[in-house]
Amino acid sequence: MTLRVAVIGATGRIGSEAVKAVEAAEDLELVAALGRDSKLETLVESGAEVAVELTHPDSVMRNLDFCLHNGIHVVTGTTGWNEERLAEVDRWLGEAPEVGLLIAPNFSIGAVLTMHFAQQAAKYFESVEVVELHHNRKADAPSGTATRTAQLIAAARDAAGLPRQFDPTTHALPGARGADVDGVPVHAVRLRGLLAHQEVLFGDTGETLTIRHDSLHHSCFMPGILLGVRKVGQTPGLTLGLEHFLDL
Ligand SMILES: NC(=O)C1=CN([C@@H]2O[C@H](COP(=O)(O)OP(=O)(O)OC[C@H]3O[C@@H](n4cnc5c(N)ncnc54)[C@H](OP(=O)(O)O)[C@@H]3O)[C@@H](O)[C@H]2O)C=CC1
Ligand SMILES: O=C(O)C1=N[C@H](C(=O)O)C[C@H](O)C1
Repeated sequence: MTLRVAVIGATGRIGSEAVKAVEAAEDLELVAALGRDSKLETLVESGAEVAVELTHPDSVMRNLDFCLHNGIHVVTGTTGWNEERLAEVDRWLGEAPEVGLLIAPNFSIGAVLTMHFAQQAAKYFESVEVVELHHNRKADAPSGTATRTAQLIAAARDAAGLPRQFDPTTHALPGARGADVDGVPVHAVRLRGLLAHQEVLFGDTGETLTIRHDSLHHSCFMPGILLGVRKVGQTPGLTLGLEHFLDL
């Protein structure tokens, strides 16, 4: 039995790669590939069991609303998440308790491990900042991965009883110290030629630790997407982060 899969955002940088990955997987069947102008009803007509949603922060909520209320499990990597949006999808999932939704800030194993290692390191260092670097077509800043990394670091610092970092800056141009994500500064670089890169910099007396990850091609996201597609239907409700489907 093959699993019937649709890709929403099939013409995009990652979506087009996801189409090829699903087509190449023997246990999956690509039943629909939707672009910006496609009708969401196609998902129901095609009998999709799982939708891979890789579009834009402006369209992800509409797509999830449709899928979850039509009993279609979703794996999404689209960015732009905040507390209000997460609360809204949680409410939709409450209305469709049998449906699974995976929101993965990053599907690449290296990025997931970066977040994991950063959480482990967080309680040992007084200072921490995150620098993310992406291609210059990206809509959101800081990246979903950097935001999630900073949130996880902040939670680990809080759990260890570490105080918020002291920043003595009194004179600065707007943005010079980055975005403040739960007390962790996050800096975003946009540059033609890059794909997706991140450094987590830790510092304490006489030493620094840098954890760096580089995505060099969209193929790095495919094993994570396929894992999510295979697992999401057996995991009703919201799963935030691919790490929950990995044996870390
Ligand atoms: N979690 C992860 O591991 C990863 C997540 N991402 C995220 O995935 C998302 C897509 O990235 P990327 O592929 O680079 O983006 P692209 O702009 O290359 O592709 C976006 C896709 O969504 C469609 N789209 C764009 N805007 C809308 C809209 N308003 N309504 C409906 N469809 C729309 C586009 O259609 P059209 O071509 O017609 O514009 C295209 O098919 C981003 O949020 C990005 O951050 C990316 C890589 C990895
Ligand atoms: O837009 C991208 O390209 C990426 N988006 C995701 C993010 O915002 O973290 C994942 C990866 O960094 C690529």
